[in-house]
This record gives sequence, structure tokens and C-alpha cells, in this order.
Amino acid sequence: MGTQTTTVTAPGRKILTLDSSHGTVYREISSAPPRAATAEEIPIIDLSKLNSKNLEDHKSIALKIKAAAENTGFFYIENHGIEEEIIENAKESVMKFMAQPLEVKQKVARKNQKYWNGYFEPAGSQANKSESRDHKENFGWQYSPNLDPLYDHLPHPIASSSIPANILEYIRAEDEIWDGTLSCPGFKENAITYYRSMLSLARRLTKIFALALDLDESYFDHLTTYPGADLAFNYYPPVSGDIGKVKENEAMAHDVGLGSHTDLQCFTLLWQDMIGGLLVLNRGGEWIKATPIKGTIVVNIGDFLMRMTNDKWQSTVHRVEVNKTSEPRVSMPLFFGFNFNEFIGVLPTCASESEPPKYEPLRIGDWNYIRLNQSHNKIFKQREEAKKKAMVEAMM
Ligand SMILES: O=C(O)CCC(=O)C(=O)O
Ligand SMILES: [Fe+2]
Repeated sequence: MGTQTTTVTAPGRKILTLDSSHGTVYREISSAPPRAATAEEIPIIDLSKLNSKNLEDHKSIALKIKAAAENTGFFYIENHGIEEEIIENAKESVMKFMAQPLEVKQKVARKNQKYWNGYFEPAGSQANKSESRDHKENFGWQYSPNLDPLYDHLPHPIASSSIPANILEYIRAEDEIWDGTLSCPGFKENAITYYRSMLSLARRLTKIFALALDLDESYFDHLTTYPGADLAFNYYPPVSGDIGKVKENEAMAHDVGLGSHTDLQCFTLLWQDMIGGLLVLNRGGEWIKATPIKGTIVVNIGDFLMRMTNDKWQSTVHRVEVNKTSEPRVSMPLFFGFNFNEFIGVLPTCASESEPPKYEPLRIGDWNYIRLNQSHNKIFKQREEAKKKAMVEAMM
């Protein structure tokens, strides 16, 4: 994420600790309880003209996306074209899969896989080290050409020799995980059908994103042939009572369904059920609710796209509250990024003489690694810690 400044508007203030592409950062935020988002903060964008033959229709969607991406970095899409039945089947399968005994789910535990595809047990992750562990379970997988509709014409499983070598070295799929899910009939089929629809929608949307960035509609096409396209089935069980805070950091610890973070790739398409709990940190440092709206998918900009746009588009911090309802909550995000082998820097339309590129081109396949290992950048760490000290002093 970028180095945005925040204005605190609400009664109290506090400091939020976050991982970023530069290492740990501190942000001063409002301590007011989350409030409903306004239609300007998280707009609903109608995609019914997404497949129209008229470029002007695409441009009019692009204009709305541009405004949302530059503002909160979050928006809803409606009339996105994914059939309700595909979504419902996937959701039902998540519910059935998660209802199985732990030892059955652990047959596809991520910790037994080389590349961490598969199942994460309850509280098996902690997205933000200054908050509680994540009160959720998860089943996730990474991009596989075998699941991609673009390669349906090839014999399956697709021979490694059919995939360019410089892409193959970054593929982190483990297609055998599906064998471990066969205890749950229909899960594999429903999950893959959902994945394929979301992947196609993401590809389609990158064309509109290109227009929104004043580029030709096909500008990103060659970057989406083997995309980073990882899917997560998040399952937030109902939680009651006081639940394991991070003891060593009691003052800042906050119980979460999923800790405060930004998404790493270009953008995320997130279907959520009607339970609610997703919170977004707006530009003013206030938590606002991305309240579920039937028939929509939430879209948010990720760190890499923010970088490509020279920080014009916002990769926004979000988190999920602990599920205090009596029903489990399910969300099913697709994290979408460009081909692993490509070097990408700041887009030509996002830099100028007065606003030179802030970032060097880098290889997408190395991005996650760089992003996740930045917390060891010592100079940056010292600077941020001094900043935090000044913030704390200013509050006293
Ligand atoms: O469950 C949600 O609503 C958000 C999930 C999310 O932010 C993520 O998986 O990165
Ligand atoms: Fe996220």
C-alpha cells in the first residue's frame, strides 16, 4: 500500500499497524465504531453493458470504476453476469465442506502441501499481527491452467511442455488437493465452476480497467493468459464470548474474523453472503461497512495495481469483524493479478514529468515474495517506528 496521510475526524484516535510493500507501517485512524458507507464511498456500478458492442458503453463503466478506484478503492458490481445458481452451488458446497469433522478437512491441510493450497483450520492464520488470530477457516487454491477455460481445447491434465517455461516456474497449483475433497460430493465441481466464471469475469474487467487508465481496451490482454488467480473460500463460524486476544499486545489487540490488511495482487472480486462484517478503512481513517447487497460482488484494488498506477488508485485496508451472529458467514474472493513472468512498472498514462514513476518495473512472479518479506527492511522499520513514537506522543 502507499504512504497516504490520514485525517482523523471522529472523537478518538488510535494507531493501526499494517504490513505493506515497504514493511510495517503505522496509520493514525479514528476509533469511532464502524458506520454505514455512503454511495460515494462504495458505489454500485452496473455492468449490464459489459458485453455491449459499443465502446462508449464500456467507457461509461470505466469512468465510474476510475472514480471509485481513485477514491475508496472499493465498489460493488451488479449485473455482472455470473449466474446465481453457480454462486449458490459454490456457497452450499462450502457450507457442507466446512461442516465435516476437522480430521476429514485436515486431509487437505495446507500445511501438508508444498505451496499451501488446501484447507486452513480455525484460527490457522493471522492476517495482522497486532490483532487477534483470524476467527475463520479457509479453503483456497492457486491458478492452474487445468482449471482455466482458455485451455479447454488442450488434453487434460495439460502437459508441462504446453506451458511456457518462464510461466511454469511460477505456477503454484497442486491439482491433487481436489482428491482430498471427494468426501464432500459436488464440492470439486461447484468450486471449479465458480472459479472459472470468476476468472472469466476478471479477465473481462481488466479491459474496462485499461480504459479507465486511458489505455487501449486490449492493453492488458497479453498479461492475463496465465494470471495470478487465486481463490479463497472463507468461512467465519459464529463466535461467542471473549475470544483469545493477542496477549503480548493487549492495548492494540482487536478480535477479528480476518485482520486488517490490503490485498496483494491487482484486484479482488469478492462475493459475500448476507451476514455482513466486511469493514473498509476510508480515506479519512474511518471504518465503514461494506454492507452485503444481494446480487452484487465487491471489487477492491490491490497493492500491485496501486503500484502500477503510481499510487493513483487505492489499495485500501479492510478487515472482517468477528462473526457474532448465529449463522456462519461465507465469502468467496478471487484474487487476480497479471502473468507471473512479466516485468511491470508504472503505467505510461500514470506518470509524467511532474509526477515521475515512484517504482521500478519488477517481475510479478517475485512480487508476493518481495511484498511478504519487506518487514525485514531495517531502515524503513526504524523510520516507521520513529513515526509511531511521534504519533503516540502527539496523542498524549
Ligand atoms: O471475507 C471478506 O469479506 C473479506 C475477505 C478478504 O478480505 C480476503 O480474503 O482477503
Ligand atoms: Fe482482503
